[in-house]
Amino acid sequence: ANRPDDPPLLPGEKVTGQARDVTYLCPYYGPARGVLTVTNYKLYFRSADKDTPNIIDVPLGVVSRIEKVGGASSRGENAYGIEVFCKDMRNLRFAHKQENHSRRDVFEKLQQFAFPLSHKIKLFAFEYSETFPENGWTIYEPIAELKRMGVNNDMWKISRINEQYEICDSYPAVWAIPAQASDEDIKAVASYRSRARIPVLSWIHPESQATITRCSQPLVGVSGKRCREDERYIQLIMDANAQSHKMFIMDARPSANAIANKAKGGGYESEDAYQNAELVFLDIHNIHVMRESLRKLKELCYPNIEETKWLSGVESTYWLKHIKCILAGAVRIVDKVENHKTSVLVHCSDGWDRTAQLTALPMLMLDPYYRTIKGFEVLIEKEWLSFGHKFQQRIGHGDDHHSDADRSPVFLQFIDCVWQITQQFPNAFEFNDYFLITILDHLYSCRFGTFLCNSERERVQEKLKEQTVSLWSYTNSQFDLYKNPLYWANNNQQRVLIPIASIRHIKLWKAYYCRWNPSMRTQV
Ligand SMILES: CCCC(=O)OC[C@@H](COP(=O)(O)O[C@@H]1[C@H](O)[C@H](OP(=O)(O)O)[C@@H](O)[C@H](O)[C@H]1O)OC(=O)CCC
Repeated sequence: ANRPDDPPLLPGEKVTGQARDVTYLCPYYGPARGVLTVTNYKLYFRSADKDTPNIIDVPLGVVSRIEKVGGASSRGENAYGIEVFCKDMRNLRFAHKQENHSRRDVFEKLQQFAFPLSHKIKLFAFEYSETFPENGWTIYEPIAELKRMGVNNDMWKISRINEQYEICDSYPAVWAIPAQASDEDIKAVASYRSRARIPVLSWIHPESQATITRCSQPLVGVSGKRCREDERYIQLIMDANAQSHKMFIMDARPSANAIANKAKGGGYESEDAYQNAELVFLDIHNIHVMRESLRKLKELCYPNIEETKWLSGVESTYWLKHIKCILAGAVRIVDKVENHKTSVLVHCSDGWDRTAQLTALPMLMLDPYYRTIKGFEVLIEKEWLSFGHKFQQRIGHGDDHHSDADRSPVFLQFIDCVWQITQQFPNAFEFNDYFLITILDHLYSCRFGTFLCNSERERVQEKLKEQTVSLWSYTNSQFDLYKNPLYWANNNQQRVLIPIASIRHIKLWKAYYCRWNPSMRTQV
């Protein structure tokens, strides 16, 4: 029964625990007494004073850690309670009355439903049963998208060799590869590329036929192993572009890391083995460096912003330097493909973090289709989800190992880079900031199936399309909320965007990183 203090419930959502007489210790407005409710989807606090009801509504997927504060003996005002640490730049502190023993039950319910996978409970996405006019799972269809880019053509063909994910379990079932490549070639190249992530087509230029292809590092190792089939395959990619007799291999990593990877059997293409390829290192750091950078940024931004140390504080997180590095790498790729009509092959170590950033951002700059709402949804489905960015591992959906070294804000960095480009080209995108923030909210929420699992193969295995709702069903049911009023559609004068990737033009996305601080909201 929906009691007066109960929160509004989504279809499939149910109240699992409730504690009355809890105090939310708001860092901005001070303590507020009220009722804390836990459902199978969210944590919901509603303050008692009717005139200014302070409501805290947190999807439990956003919770990274829950701690008990204070013990039975603690005497201080509000010293006994719970602290909730979140993945979206905020922490929540609640105080309980010792005598009514409500903390234990709430604490256990929070643990259970914030970390369902650690408690043998299903993620909420499998309970959620809301229906929408459009089925977001049909937005991205690989063959249709390849056709939109003009593939099959005389140089590129669609291959179904990975139909059962047998060649590469982290790649999609459908690929576009050079028309001349045989299945034997593919198998040989797969044995020479880390995790069998062979070079495949991401995007082809409608006029010049210059291409962006992606892969993982070659398994050169300390012995400097070569693979003739890999070398010939790269030559096929080069030959597929009649406009140029050379190509660039953009290795996202700092050269030191690329060299260090040789110690683990990895490495990079030597120029004597790949005659007509020029190798460029883009100096983007690994997932561990990025995780640490965001941790420092959160420390700086929440709950309050120390005025005196602000600029030096932001600089010492290195967050904006990393954003600049990624954008600069993407701009170099756009310059080669657009201005030099030269094909580019992008890789890093595994080819599912930095590589996804460096194919998706240039595609956004080069192709206005991806700057529409549906086109952007296709871009995320294709370059991030179907090509195996490990969302489950990087976000840790429903998992209580908050210190897992495989967690990292690589996709957040990508969305931040998209925001930077929208700031420099306010007319070029059909969508607004709120669309980007909504995507990030549901990266964590576990309300939709879209960002669950690590690969297309796993998503098929989990039957996500049949058993969960797509985020795009929800977003596309309220299109107008996400439209950019300044969008200049069909502006074919500006098909290609070249953002300025200098640190002076990079801004801190305060509307996201400082979103919980009321003082920042007014400034924004
Ligand atoms: C001497 C031992 C050599 C050694 O450990 O190689 C391992 C490398 C790890 O390689 P790195 O590239 O530094 O780091 C890797 C990348 O971040 C990769 O993402 P992406 O898809 O963007 O490639 C992640 O998937 C891997 O989990 C991570 O290990 O570690 C380093 O190179 C760190 C050097 C400072």
